[in-house]
Amino acid sequence: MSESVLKSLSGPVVLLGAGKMGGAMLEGWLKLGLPADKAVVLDPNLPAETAAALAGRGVLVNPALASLPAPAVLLLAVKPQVAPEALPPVAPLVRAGTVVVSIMAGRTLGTMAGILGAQAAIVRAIPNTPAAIGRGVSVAVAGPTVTAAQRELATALLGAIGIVEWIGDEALMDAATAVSGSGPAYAFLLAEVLAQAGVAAGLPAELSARIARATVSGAGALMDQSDLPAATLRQNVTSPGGTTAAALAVLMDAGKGFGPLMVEAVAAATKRGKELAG
Ligand SMILES: NC(=O)c1ccc[n+]([C@@H]2O[C@H](COP(=O)([O-])OP(=O)(O)OC[C@H]3O[C@@H](n4cnc5c(N)ncnc54)[C@H](OP(=O)(O)O)[C@@H]3O)[C@@H](O)[C@H]2O)c1
Ligand code: PRO
Repeated sequence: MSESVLKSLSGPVVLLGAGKMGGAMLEGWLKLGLPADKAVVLDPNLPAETAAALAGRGVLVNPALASLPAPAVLLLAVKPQVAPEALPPVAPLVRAGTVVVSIMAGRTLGTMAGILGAQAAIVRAIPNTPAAIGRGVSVAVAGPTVTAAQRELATALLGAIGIVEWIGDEALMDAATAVSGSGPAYAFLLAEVLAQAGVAAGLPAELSARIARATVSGAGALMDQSDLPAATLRQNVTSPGGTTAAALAVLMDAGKGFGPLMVEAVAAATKRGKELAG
């Protein structure tokens, strides 16, 4: 479904901000069949070699805005902090039929409608970086003017880079951002600190880094391929009275273990999302 939608768009996909997340999404779409000549990148500070590589593949890079046909999709992938300067220049691109997909953390549908116009069809979404390998998670909420067909288009676009979860209540977006948007960083941090803990326990640093990284990614892959709940997979590692049980007694401490620490971390990220709303 995604593939045919991407090949039959009524106009270009315009990407505002071709950084880590926007760039990963564009790559996913190009891989899935978005014709390169239907992709437009607007990013004034793009490194020359990145711009040349995109242009070499047929992507239109930083064209004059007035020369562009009505976009089918405008993806807002700049940092939330630069939205007040970055969005007004692209507001004239938004026509009837254009679906605006914002992936900016914190920035609300209301704020974006205030800049792009009350009639703009805006989807606010939070993807995550495993999108780069088609394994992203996107949580999305549609603004009041988004039609069923536009929502389907947004589903296809976000579905091209992973799974999509629609929510009806925008107030949940900051918490979703804290869990799935930021979540990959928590998993990578786990690999980092596990490696450091291995060194503290006497392992050579490079060996510790290799086995910690492979363990975190292997556990993720096992969870991916299993139907068992995460708790059961954890229990399957935990021999009664064994080594894992000793470690988990520390990590699952009700007062200072992983659980309360993660609650605190997700609350901090959620709070920051609300601050970024502006
Ligand atoms: N990274 C993630 O995991 C993730 C996940 C979900 C959502 N997001 C959201 O995605 C957005 C981008 O995040 P990111 O991590 O991809 O950041 P990033 O790598 O910094 O990408 C933003 C890009 O926008 C460019 N830019 C700055 N001002 C611009 C302007 N006026 N017009 C066009 N482009 C401009 C930046 O250039 P300079 O570097 O020169 O400023 C950069 O290339 C943020 O709003 C973030 O909340 C990110
Ligand atoms: N990266 C963005 C941030 O750190 C949004 C979620 C992941 O703000």
